[in-house]
Amino acid sequence: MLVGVPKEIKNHEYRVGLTPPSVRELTSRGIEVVVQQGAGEQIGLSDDQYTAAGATLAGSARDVFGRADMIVKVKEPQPQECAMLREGQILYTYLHLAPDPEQTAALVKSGAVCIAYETITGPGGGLPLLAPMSEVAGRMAIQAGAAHLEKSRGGMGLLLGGVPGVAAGHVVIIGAGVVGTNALQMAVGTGARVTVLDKNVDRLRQLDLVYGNRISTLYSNAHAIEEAVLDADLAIGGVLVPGAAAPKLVTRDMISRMKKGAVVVDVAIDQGGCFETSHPTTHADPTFVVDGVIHYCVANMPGAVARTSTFALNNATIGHAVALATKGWRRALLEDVHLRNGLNVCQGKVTYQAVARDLGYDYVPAESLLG
Ligand SMILES: NC(=O)C1=CN([C@@H]2O[C@H](COP(=O)(O)OP(=O)(O)OC[C@H]3O[C@@H](n4cnc5c(N)ncnc54)[C@H](O)[C@@H]3O)[C@@H](O)[C@H]2O)C=CC1
Ligand SMILES: CC(=O)C(=O)O
Ligand SMILES: [Mg+2]
Repeated sequence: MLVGVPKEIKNHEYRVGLTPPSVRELTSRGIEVVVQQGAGEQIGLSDDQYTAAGATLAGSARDVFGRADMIVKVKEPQPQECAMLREGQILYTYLHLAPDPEQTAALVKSGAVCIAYETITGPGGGLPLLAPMSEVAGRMAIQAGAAHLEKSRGGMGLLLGGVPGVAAGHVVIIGAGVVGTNALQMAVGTGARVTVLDKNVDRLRQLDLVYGNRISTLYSNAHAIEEAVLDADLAIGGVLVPGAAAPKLVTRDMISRMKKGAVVVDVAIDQGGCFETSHPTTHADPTFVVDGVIHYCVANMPGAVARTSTFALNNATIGHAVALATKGWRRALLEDVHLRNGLNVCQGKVTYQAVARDLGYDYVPAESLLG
């Protein structure tokens, strides 16, 4: 088995699929690893560190894709990467297929075995390979939002925490999962007034126990969302229905009635976004304005703090990478239902129900392809 790590090519994406310590986890088990030259250099991971960990170097992405049996990446493959995938090759990375019909069609056409980090489940519940990046993005959502509330960035000119004698800003967080909880932690730290909404009342109960009357919790429905966002200075979208396109919870009409110069940070944009007015942006040009409201919709927020993010991601991905590389995909998926839940596309079939439903493909259960 040869594991290949190409350099990421998405805009301002400096994360890398495997760190040198992760490479060592593989090479010490007899797995060969090839890394594209310079893949980690932007975050201080040199080619020398990779070769010291037992990897060989390749001069181009084409070389990595052409030779490797399994590709380990961070972001969804871009069109030129999809074109390099082949029948039976394993692709292990974030995919976010439900809002992305072009990528889905390209992966189906490739015949590759495509395992999405974001739908792999954990024995304790949750999505353990999404969680570390959601921690990063949730924390970043407050700093990105606070920065764009400044006048020079187009915002209304508001300091989230206020000062003595002047009221604090109001942060509204929709979705109280990993993104929401991490945003909440940072928002409370700034001194802002915070409202959190979720459909899961148990989740709101847990937050209430931790933060008491320092925050307001609201059951998420159209009425509560409307009231909260109309009063918000900063609104964060962190909802998720695993694997599916995000529900559009904040309508264009609500946006048009928000305060002028307010900011929305749609973290859920990688699943299509939960604000009707959102579309994906990049770190190079992160915002746009609709009806006087600044929209920050960067689909790879953790890429901005790529060193922290790469190590946090590798902590979560390396276990399954070792299983796939040492057992092969069929046995690894057969033996582990949680890893199997990550299989989204396999040899031309869509094997994740929500993706098949949202994009109009026949759903083929993973089990039926493993026997
Ligand atoms: N833009 C970026 O760079 C990044 C985006 N993300 C995305 O952020 C999103 C959230 O991820 P996590 O927090 O890890 O998910 P999570 O599963 O931990 O939390 C999602 C929460 O949304 C809630 N929810 C579902 N429907 C709702 C509704 N109608 N109203 C209110 N709440 C609702 C769920 O009950 C759950 O508590 C995902 O789409 C994820 O892919 C994550 C990391 C980076
Ligand atoms: C989860 C995701 O989309 C990211 O880390 O970029
Ligand atoms: Mg995409």
